[in-house]
Amino acid sequence: MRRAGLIKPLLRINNHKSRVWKENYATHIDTDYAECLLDPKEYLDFKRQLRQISVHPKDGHTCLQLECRLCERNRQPAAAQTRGGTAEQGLLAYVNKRTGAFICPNCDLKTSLANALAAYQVPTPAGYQRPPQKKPVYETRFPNLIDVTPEACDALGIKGLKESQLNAIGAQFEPEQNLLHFKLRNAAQQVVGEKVLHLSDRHEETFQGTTISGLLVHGTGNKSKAVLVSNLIDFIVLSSQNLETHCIVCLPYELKMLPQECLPGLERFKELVFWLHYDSSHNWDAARAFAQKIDEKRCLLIRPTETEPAPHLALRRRLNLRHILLKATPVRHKAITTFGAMKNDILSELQNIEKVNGVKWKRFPVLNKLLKGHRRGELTILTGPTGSGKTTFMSEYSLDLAMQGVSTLWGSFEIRNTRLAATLLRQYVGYPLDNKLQEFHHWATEFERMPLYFMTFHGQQPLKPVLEAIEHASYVHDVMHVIIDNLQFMMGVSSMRGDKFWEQDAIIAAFRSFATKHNVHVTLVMHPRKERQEDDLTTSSVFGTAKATQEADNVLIIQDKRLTSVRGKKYLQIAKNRYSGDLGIMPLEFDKEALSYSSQIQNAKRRKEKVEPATEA
Ligand SMILES: Nc1ncnc2c1ncn2[C@@H]1O[C@H](COP(=O)(O)OP(=O)(O)OP(=O)(O)O)[C@@H](O)[C@H]1O
Repeated sequence: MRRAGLIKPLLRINNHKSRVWKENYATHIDTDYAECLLDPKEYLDFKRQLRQISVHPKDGHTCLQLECRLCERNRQPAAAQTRGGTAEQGLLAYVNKRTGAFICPNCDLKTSLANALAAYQVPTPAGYQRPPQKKPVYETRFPNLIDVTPEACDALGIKGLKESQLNAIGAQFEPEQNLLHFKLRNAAQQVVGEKVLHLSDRHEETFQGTTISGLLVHGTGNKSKAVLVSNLIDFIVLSSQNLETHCIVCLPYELKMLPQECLPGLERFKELVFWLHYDSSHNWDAARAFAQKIDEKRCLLIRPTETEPAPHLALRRRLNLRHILLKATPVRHKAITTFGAMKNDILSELQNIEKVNGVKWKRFPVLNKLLKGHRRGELTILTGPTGSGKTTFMSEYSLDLAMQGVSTLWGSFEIRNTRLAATLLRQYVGYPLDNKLQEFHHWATEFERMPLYFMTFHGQQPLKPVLEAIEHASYVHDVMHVIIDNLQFMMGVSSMRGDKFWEQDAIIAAFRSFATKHNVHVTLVMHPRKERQEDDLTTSSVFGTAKATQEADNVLIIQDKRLTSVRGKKYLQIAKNRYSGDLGIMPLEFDKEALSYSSQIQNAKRRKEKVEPATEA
């Protein structure tokens, strides 16, 4: 299996309300699986092999569904398969059509296509070892569960809800911790995790075993439609409506991520309606991102407006839930559309303009004033003189967003990942740890929970493998922000003909279309042309032709006047801002201790020094 530029994942997935710490991807995982990219040739080989042994997989929405030949319990020799007949359907396995991941929910197995292939070859290759088998046995963290009590039901504050309804949808109550508990099941209906709702403050936690394939589904197996909700309150509200046509599915990690391991559990639905509660700016586009993952053709969306809010808000406002459900519209507009078809989209954006503006920086209020926020699907260019702090600034800029849940992938071709991660950690902590090593484990454990991923490419890289790795990461890890530092490292190695400006334009165009198509924010760090130090850099200072700054939505330039005048300052210039048009500058005072440009951190330090003047060394 060809390995992409392996994305070294931080294997902790933690969203602010739920903490899922997965030590590894699955019980039986071959070490290469984690970040393998599907090799189309291998995929075609696999399908050809299946045909040769008369195994006919079902081509599902996101996965091939086929009998698992790795399951002990499926030990029907190939001959037992009546040719074209309806041999007893064995236990199903799923091959993800985007990543090639081979997932069997019955024996909790996840491996690469290459490893699974051997189990389907006839005769079985000499020396082939069937992976160790075990049924997914999930040990609950809540042993003292009881039926939901009337008091617990009342604590939810959902008008008209009875505890019998909660018990009927699989809820249980944990009296000591005062929480409602739901089991998460995989595509084979095996319990693989649990999701709890703390009645005291309504926060949710998700716990899964070694796979992250669990979903919470209410409804009979014969329903081919489902409503996808993002939290347990909405799940309870809709499940208690007993909708005749739809199952209700609660996403396991709210709007933070939708693991590919969950996709087999959604294969049986022909129609999926996203009815989400957007509780923060960084997940405003979650439905569109998830729809791309689960096959947009079967996805409808209820766009949040005052008259069509999230289910629990609609119930509170006595709105007709069934009526709202009927108004769901396709996620993707057809090639040709009309204002009427977009009207609800526009109204929804106008009524949620703060979320549409994107994620606000906590460390750079001036950026919020000018750029309004950080939005998915945009292309940003950052340039500045050599050694001016582009990487350092982008490190803190991306850290600020990741701390708010923006899943981020770094492509650091210039400095090593370890040095970049050390810079990020220092900016996160606010001071160097080299003489406080006893604090390292604490901070590293905190830091690891952030959705930060690093490509393992280093030095000159052709465009193709980089784009493949980014595409894979945006699918598997729901990445929202990609940083390429810096673009010049992709020059001169691509198989493109033409001069270096033509080559750079082609690279810029590729990232532009990626950002738009996958709705991912791409930030390109670029060197400026060689210019005289005393001249201000401008948008035309960006290396290459004007295409880069024409294609970009935002152009940020670090100007360093300290080099050319006594009172010169260093500042960040917003030289282009397509979204709101505001241009301007943000002073960059550097705090060497924290490697930080944040005015918030500088002010906090000054306040602290006023209160506790630095003791004499
Ligand atoms: N404003 C500043 N004042 C002093 N030192 C700084 C400042 N900004 C960054 N540095 C330090 O300068 C060094 C270079 O910073 P950085 O690598 O971010 O610059 P760069 O613009 O990315 O460099 P290059 O052009 O090589 O990519 C780092 O050690 C960083 O800590």
